[in-house]
Amino acid sequence: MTNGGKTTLTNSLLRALPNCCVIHQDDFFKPQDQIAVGEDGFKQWDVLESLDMEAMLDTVQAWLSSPQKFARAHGVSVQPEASDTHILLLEGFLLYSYKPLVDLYSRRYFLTVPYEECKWRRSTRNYTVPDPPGLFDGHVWPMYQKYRQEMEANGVEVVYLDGMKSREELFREVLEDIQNSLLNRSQESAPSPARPARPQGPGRGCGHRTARPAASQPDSM
Ligand SMILES: Nc1ncnc2c1ncn2[C@@H]1O[C@H](COP(=O)(O)OP(=O)(O)O)[C@@H](O)[C@H]1O
Ligand SMILES: O=C(O)c1ccc[n+]([C@@H]2O[C@H](COP(=O)([O-])O)[C@@H](O)[C@H]2O)c1
Repeated sequence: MTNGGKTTLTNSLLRALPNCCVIHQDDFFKPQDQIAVGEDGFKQWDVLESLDMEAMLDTVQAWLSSPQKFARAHGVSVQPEASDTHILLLEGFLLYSYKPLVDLYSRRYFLTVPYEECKWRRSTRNYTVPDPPGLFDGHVWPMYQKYRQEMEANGVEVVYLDGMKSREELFREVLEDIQNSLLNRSQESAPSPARPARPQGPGRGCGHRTARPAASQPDSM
């Protein structure tokens, strides 16, 4: 949700994860003159139609087709020791309402804060287009409720995060979850133990798993 702490968390993850790129949904707002004005008199910024989601999807697909090239083009230097692991973070307030993207994520997180906190945090923000008086209660909050209800009704599974926790706690929680998810993926892509066992040399099969295993497929979330 707006002001849940998405950008703050994303920036911390970006610094901590190897070969990690980010796409911000806010970068895909349509120009102001293309934003509809509702019956309520407010410009309808908080609806999916105000975002160029096709362009955002194209950007995700550019990453999927070559994470290495995408990383280089965005100034992310690929770490040789983790060169098989690539992670794409998508950060935004309407990520789970656009069908073509919904099934592409490997993990979906949803940061929430109570109404009063959200309204307060929002009042401290300076958007490129400042909120007119009454926008939060008249448009932002009702649209948040509408899209969230639709998402839940459509059975989109998300990991809810309590945005009232400290920045550090949220960062640790999500970082750990992503690292576990990478570990599980590397185990899934490892040779099946059901196959006939090959003779093992000294030390094989008893090594410690590293926190950041190489994944054979790019990971997005
Ligand atoms: N865990 C947190 N606890 C308290 N304040 C936070 C936390 N995370 C972010 N904030 C503050 O809330 C405001 C919105 O954060 P931001 O990350 O920009 O949210 P979003 O990207 O979801 O709109 C900022 O003032 C930020 O410093
Ligand atoms: O970034 C912009 O150009 C912009 C212009 C007008 C409005 N916004 C607001 O940006 C909000 C989403 O961003 P965020 O960081 O609060 O999740 C959304 O609630 C919009 O009302 C953003």
